[in-house]
Amino acid sequence: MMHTHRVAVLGGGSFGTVIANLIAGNGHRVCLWLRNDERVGAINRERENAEYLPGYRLHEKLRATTSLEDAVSAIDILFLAVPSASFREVARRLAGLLSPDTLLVSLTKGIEAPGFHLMSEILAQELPDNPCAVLSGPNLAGEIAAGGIAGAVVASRSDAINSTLHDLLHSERFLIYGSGDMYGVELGGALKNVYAILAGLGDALDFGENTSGLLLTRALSEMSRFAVHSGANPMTFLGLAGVGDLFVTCSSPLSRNYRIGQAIGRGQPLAEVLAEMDQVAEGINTLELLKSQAEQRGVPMPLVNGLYDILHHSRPVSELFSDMMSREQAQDVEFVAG
Ligand SMILES: NC(=O)C1=CN([C@@H]2O[C@H](COP(=O)(O)OP(=O)(O)OC[C@H]3O[C@@H](n4cnc5c(N)ncnc54)[C@H](OP(=O)(O)O)[C@@H]3O)[C@@H](O)[C@H]2O)C=CC1
Ligand SMILES: O=C(CO)COP(=O)(O)O
Repeated sequence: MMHTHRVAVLGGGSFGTVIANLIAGNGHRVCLWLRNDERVGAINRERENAEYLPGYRLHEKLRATTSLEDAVSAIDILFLAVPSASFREVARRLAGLLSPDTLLVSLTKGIEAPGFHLMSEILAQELPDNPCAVLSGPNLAGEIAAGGIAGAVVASRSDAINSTLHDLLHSERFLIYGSGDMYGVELGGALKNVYAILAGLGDALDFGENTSGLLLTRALSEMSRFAVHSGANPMTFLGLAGVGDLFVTCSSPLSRNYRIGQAIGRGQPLAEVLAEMDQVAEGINTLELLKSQAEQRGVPMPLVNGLYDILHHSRPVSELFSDMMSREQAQDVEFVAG
């Protein structure tokens, strides 16, 4: 007989809603926590989160609430799907509300400033008694909501946790793989957002397929180099949380980060693009953090530096390749042939 769990998902945006609904569809009771009263009422009444995923039918086992206490009462697994900028604030509010057995799972693909903290590190700092895991992979929320098949990696320090999460999430349309490289899996999800901006920019400027292939390969090399230098397993970057997610976000207008790049490539100023975004795109903040962290750690990242200069110092895109193509950089091939 299937073991049923009591689950809460914090953050009722596009990804939190999709994950909550997949779990409810697998037969578990799920409480989705949002901060907007009207939206909670509409979700419970209409079975739809119309602001984020119009037309996506929500399962009867999913209910929404604005009360954090209510959401997390008597649960054994808790997912966090709020943007990285709000992650610590939300994690702090959980202190004293959870049993130490409650498993925490981050869905967030970002990095906290200052300190360059990943979300699992924030959880370990704020809720040190609870076990934690992360989920990452090529998972555009809109496509999963439309019924597309997708796969993701769950990563933690324990096979038993990975196996619990596999059983909770796995279905015919959502394939779950396990990894012990929590840091690498989490870092892959955060870093690829930066390169998705670059790919969107290239799309707006009609880069050819060869150029896109060059950029994607160099991006994979660059992000793997940074991650491995920081202790991640290089093999992680050949999997779903590495090249899988990089590929999808660098090719799809469904990605918010890709769309930011497209808009900038069409000449829209960055501040205006950001002001128009009604959903989170983590890549802009990550870019800034990554650039300074790579400098501190002595990791060469010509694409990150090039994109930063384009966005923040109005450097022409045509100069992007000059650093990357310099003789030293072209010979600097450590993890991915390119
Ligand atoms: N969308 C996707 O395809 C995927 C997204 N992710 C990652 O998931 C994370 C969340 O993204 P996503 O769901 O897409 O983002 P959205 O912008 O769609 O939603 C963010 C949600 O977080 C809520 N929120 C923000 N700040 C707070 C806060 N302080 N307290 C409570 N709730 C808050 C927002 O509430 P409100 O509506 O009230 O503003 C909103 O419901 C990001 O790190 C993203 O990179 C990962 C995989 C796929
Ligand atoms: O992480 C994602 C897909 O895997 C979503 O990317 P965006 O945040 O750019 O929409």
